[in-house]
Amino acid sequence: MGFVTVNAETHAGRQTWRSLPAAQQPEYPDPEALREVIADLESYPPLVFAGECDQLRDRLGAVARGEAFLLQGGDCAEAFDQIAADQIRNKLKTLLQMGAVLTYAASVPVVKVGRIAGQYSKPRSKPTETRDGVTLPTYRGDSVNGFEFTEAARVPDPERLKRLYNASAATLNLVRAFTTGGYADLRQVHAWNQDFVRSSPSGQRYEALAREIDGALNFMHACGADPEEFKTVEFYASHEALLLDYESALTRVDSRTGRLYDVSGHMVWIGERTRQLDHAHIEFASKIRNPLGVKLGPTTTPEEALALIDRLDPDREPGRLTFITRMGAGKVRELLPNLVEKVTASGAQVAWVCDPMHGNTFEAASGHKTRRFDDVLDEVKGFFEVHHGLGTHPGGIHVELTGDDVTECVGGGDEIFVDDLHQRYETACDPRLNRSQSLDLAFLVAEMYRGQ
Ligand SMILES: O=C[C@H](O)[C@H](O)COP(=O)(O)O
Ligand SMILES: C=C(OP(=O)(O)O)C(=O)O
Repeated sequence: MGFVTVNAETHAGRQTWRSLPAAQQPEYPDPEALREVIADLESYPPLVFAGECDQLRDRLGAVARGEAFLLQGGDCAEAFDQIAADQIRNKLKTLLQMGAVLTYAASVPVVKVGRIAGQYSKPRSKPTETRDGVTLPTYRGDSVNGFEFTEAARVPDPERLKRLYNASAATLNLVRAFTTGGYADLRQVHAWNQDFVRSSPSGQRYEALAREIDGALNFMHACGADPEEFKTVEFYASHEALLLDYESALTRVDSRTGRLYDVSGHMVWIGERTRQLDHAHIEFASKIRNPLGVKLGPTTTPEEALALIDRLDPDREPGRLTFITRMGAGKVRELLPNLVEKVTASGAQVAWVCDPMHGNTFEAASGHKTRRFDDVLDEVKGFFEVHHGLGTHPGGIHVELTGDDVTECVGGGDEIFVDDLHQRYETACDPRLNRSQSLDLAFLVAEMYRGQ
């Protein structure tokens, strides 16, 4: 199975978005330089294969049918200087630990998808940033420009798209090694969770759940069970399909089916700022076979949600479309029910996933963007309450997190206070849950799942 060279018709299919308005695109100073980079990218090998994307779509179909749970998490924005092995390992380790807890508590498969190996571009609320009277283009992620507040760094550079590709390839390579080479063994992951329960201030509240998992694993061991499924784990890569020049350069025809796949990652999503129905991002997404996510914020109407389904999932294929709702803790209980009711009444089977981060951001007095762990948790609680009330499936969570002990979000078991934020605030854009907060969230969501 592979990808065939692109014929004229297919090339056209990959480019129809170019005739439509495309929000959040970099303004490159030299169009010819961009064209040369695109030509190079079009010659590079795929980062993922179509068959893997199809497998993920099948897994997400189980989520849409209420038979599985999606755990999607990782950096707000990956950075070229943050792909050291230990940084990748810590992120993966945290997601695996969260997945193990959720699998046991929910008693359904947990589909693990990283915001990883491609999440290097960011939509921004403002095109410029001003500091001390100096105004420069805003930072849009390492794949576009530099984080440093200098004129030179902030100029969009198309060569960064090649670094995006290479950093994604290197990260994906290591993730594949970790997840298939024994590092992800379930028994090892459980041992990490036991360490967390023993060492974290809130650990004792999870001791009962950790003990139950321990008992289940010991029972399996006593029966002589040593299944292959314990030793490796399915893990997928996802990112926001924001830079359409990059995504279309990595869109290839699958030789098995003749269909187009964006082989920059297994799953891509369209963000809240670029999901306009008659704009380029939705047009691009409608042309590719990958499983898709779409972020839905508090202004989303049921009519928009239904129109997005018609555009992106005309064949009503469970697993093709995931709605990632990011309403805000104070709005989710009021705004989500109408959306879910109208979409469910239409007969469409989408996967519903909660992003409890993007509706809960605020600026601390120190100037740091941050989020309260309690708000994050409350939005997930509201998401579960809404679906439980409607008899629909709370299909998953989509979390900005890191496996490192950063101080970016306040609260959590290892209480972080607003005055602590400066201590280890490392995110390039939005504040992430740190390792302890992420595991806290997993155990608390597990309790929600069991309580429903
Ligand atoms: O992650 C989402 C957006 O890129 C981010 O929230 C935008 O941040 P801004 O409002 O500081 O531009
Ligand atoms: C930009 C993001 O979110 P949203 O589009 O929901 O603001 C994101 O998830 O990185």
